Amino acid sequence: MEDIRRLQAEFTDERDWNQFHQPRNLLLALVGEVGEVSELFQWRGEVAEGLPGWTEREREQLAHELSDVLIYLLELAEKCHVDLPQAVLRKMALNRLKYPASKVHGSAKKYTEYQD
Ligand SMILES: Nc1ccn([C@H]2C[C@H](O)[C@@H](COP(=O)(O)OP(=O)(O)OP(=O)(O)O)O2)c(=O)n1
Repeated sequence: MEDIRRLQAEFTDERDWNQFHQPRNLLLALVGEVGEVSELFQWRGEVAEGLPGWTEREREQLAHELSDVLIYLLELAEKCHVDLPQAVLRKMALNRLKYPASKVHGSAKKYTEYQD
């Protein structure tokens, strides 16, 4: 994650693009790229793991769009002064507490639907 963040910082510095990369713009760019990922899935119905039937070109396009999402996400976090690698670990620990395996095994219900 840190390597990707650093490479994108170099990319924007080299082009004097930090002037355009404020948090709101990065968020809009991120959402736009999520839209491009969605476009690849739209009208296909359910898609199984591994994307059976997808061409190599479609798979490569998906890899590109997912990469764009990650690049903008990491830069957005940086410009918001969020240490994303650390934050993700903290959040995953919280998720484990919120969804104990013994309690939720095999169920996709949201935590608010579980009564003690
Ligand atoms: N102002 C910009 C423009 C681009 N990029 C970088 C980050 C993304 O990884 C990628 C996005 O490029 P495009 O906006 O050209 O989007 P796509 O690559 O998805 O092209 P297209 O929209 O034609 O599919 O380039 C960036 O950091 N800042």
